[in-house]
Order: sequence, then structure tokens, then C-alpha cells
Amino acid sequence: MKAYAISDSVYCLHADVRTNDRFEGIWPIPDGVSLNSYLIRGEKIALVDLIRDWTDAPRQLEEELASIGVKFSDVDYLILNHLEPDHTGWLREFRELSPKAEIIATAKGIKLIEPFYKITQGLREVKDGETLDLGKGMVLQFFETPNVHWPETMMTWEAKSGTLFSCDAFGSFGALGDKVFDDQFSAEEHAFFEKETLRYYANIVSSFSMFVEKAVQKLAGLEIKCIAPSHGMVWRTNPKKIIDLYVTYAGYAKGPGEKEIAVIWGSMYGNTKAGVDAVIKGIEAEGVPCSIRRVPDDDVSYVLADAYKSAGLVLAMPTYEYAMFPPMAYAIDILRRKHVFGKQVLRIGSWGWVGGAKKEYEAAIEPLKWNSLESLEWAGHPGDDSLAALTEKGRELARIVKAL
Ligand SMILES: Cc1cc2nc3c(=O)[nH]c(=O)nc-3n(C[C@H](O)[C@H](O)[C@H](O)COP(=O)(O)O)c2cc1C
Repeated sequence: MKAYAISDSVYCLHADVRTNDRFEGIWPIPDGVSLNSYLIRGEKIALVDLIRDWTDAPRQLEEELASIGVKFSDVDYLILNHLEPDHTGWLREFRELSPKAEIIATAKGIKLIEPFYKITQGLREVKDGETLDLGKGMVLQFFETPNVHWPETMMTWEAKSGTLFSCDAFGSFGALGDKVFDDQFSAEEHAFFEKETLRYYANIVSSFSMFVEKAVQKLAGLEIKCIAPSHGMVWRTNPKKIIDLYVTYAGYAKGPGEKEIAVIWGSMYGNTKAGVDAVIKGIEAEGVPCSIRRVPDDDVSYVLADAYKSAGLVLAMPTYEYAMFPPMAYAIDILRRKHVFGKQVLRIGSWGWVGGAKKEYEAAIEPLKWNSLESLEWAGHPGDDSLAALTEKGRELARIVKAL
């Protein structure tokens, strides 16, 4: 692993983590994730963002620093844009290797260092707009961007190379391998990362969409030549692309989203599934694209990404012990927690003797401000009449979505 030069004084370092562990303990990362740090060299040396001790991330970081002749003990300043442990988990070890390094964060960030890492010395808090001169014309400027994604978050700006070290903003899942820059990836790889960026956004950032918009507005005056996030690729050729994607994703939080329908279904014995197939027939007849996810087989991470992006939802579940099929109850709870608001929604499902899913469902979606079509339920397997009605419901939902 080596460091990648953004300019003659700014380098990207990245640890690729490939693991069966989940990100934040919830979100699967089958294609890994990169933990990006950056090194800025003036007379003094600054390291922006750290890593956690995850797989062999510390070894990777050490190797990359060595590739440009730097040791941890050479670092004068460690800039912590964000205190989440994926960027700071290795802080105590770093401090032992680099006792002279001053640790820099916002006031709220500094307050988090003692409880998480029991470090109280060598800390410096910086204010919004404050600068740090590294010498040789390299000056860092700090901008508070609260709640993108924790309250203490800031971004760091280096004007000479026009690089914004944006931490979690503009990030993505997916390990990078031996390329880091946007112009090094093929169209196919970009398509993969775009999906992983949406999933990262929906899983990690969506609840803070309002703050993403505020941060983008706040930094609009900077002449950004390079977006250097803490996960995912570095955008040196087309930084506007990732900024625009994030603005689009932030917009989904206000609805309606893309003119697509996310079909999310669960079924024990196929009775609800038969109804789902009939609804999909109707959606397809109207020519509206739809994604299909089964719970619990498809992880809620992917369910959330599809639902967050789509203007329409179909939620299909049987009654289970007088309530919703449990994996669907969990999925809906995640949609609520992640602010999947303002959708056009059709709920369908089968029951055996008295039902019960409807009551729990209606209470669960109340805070979500969804526009619900009339639900369609049936006993046992759907008969021809129910199947025809379900196909018509699919068409109705698709027409509503098309008309948005
Ligand atoms: C574990 C279990 C719990 C169920 N609980 C209820 C219930 O509380 N009320 C009801 O009307 N039907 C209940 N049923 C019946 C199912 O809702 C019914 O069989 C339905 O057709 C299943 O649809 P599916 O094949 O899509 O899973 C239950 C079935 C199972 C297996």
C-alpha cells in the first residue's frame, strides 16, 4: 500500500477494510470500506482523520506513511474532523507513537476525547473559520459542519490544492484497492460505487439530510478542486459529481424521490408472495421501474437504500401472531428511524383467521407522513378476484408515482 499524491504536499492514505463485521455493527459491507486519512506537509506535518484498529488498518496506514518517508512520530498535528470511532478508534495507540502531536477538533469534538479515549493533554480546540499555518504556504482552515454526521463534525480546507477534507460527507461504502481517484475508476466501477454511495447515504447520513444541505450551502464559496472524504474515492477530476449526488440524496428526505417503486415483501408460505407478483404485474404494465427486496433475506441496509430513493413503496406482509410479520415490522421501524418520509405507499398481505397486521402497521406508519392507498388484504391464498384487484392496485400506485 502506498500514499497517493493529491498535490506535491497533500497525500491520500487509505486502509481498505474487508471483513464480515458490519459497519456501525448494523450495515453489511460485503465489498469492504475504506478508512481514508490525509497527510499535509508544510514545515509541519498534519494528519487529517485516523482509523480504528480494524482488520490490519494500522499496518496499512503505517506502510503508506512510510512510502512518503513519514513515521507516526513525525506528525505534528492530528486533525479529527469527526470523533466517530471508525476515524478515532486507534487514537490511544497513535498518541503513544506520536506523543508530540497536537490533537485538533471542534470544542464539541475535544469534549468527546476524554470520555472515549481518556486523553486530556495535547488537545487544541478550533473555532469555525480558524486557520492553522503549517508553513511553506500550507494553511488549513476549519469549518464546523454540525451533524454531518455527529454534532462535533467539521471539515478541513486546504486552499493551495483546493482540497476539502469532508469526513463522512461525500463518502461511500466499498474498498478502493489500488486506486483512489475518481478518474482512475471505470464506468462500471463508478456504477458500483454510486450504488454503494446511495446505500451509505441512506444508512448513515439520511437522518441528517437537512444538515448536509446546510453544509453544502455554507461551503459553496470555496473553489473546490478536490473532495477528499473519509470513506470512498477521492474526487479530483469531477468533485461536482459527488456534491450533486449528495444534494440529490438529501433532497429525497423531503420526498418524493425517484419515479420508481420499491417492493418490499415477506412471506412464510407464499400466499402474500402470490399477491406481490400480481402487484408487480400491474406496476410493470405502467412501465414504472421497480426494485424487489424480500425480508429478512435481503438485509435491511439494502431495503432502506431502495425505499429511501423511491417515490413509491409496496409493503407486503402476512399477519403473524395478530401483528405484522416480524421482519417487516423491523424494516418499517428502520424506515421510520431513517426519516423515509413522504412516500406513496400500498400495503398488502394475507391472513388466516382474523388478521392483525393492519392495526400494527397503521400505528407504525403514523409518524411517516406517507400517502397510503387503501390496503388490500385477503384470507389464505389470493383468488382470481383478489389477484385482479392486486394488479389494478399496482397500476394505480404506478400511475400516482408517474404523475408526481
Ligand atoms: C406463526 C404463524 C402465526 C400466524 N398468526 C396469525 C394471526 O395471528 N392471525 C391470522 O389471521 N393468521 C395468522 N397466521 C396465518 C397466516 O397469516 C396465513 O397463513 C397467511 O396466509 C400466511 O401468508 P404467507 O404465506 O404469505 O406467509 C399465522 C400463521 C403462522 C404460520
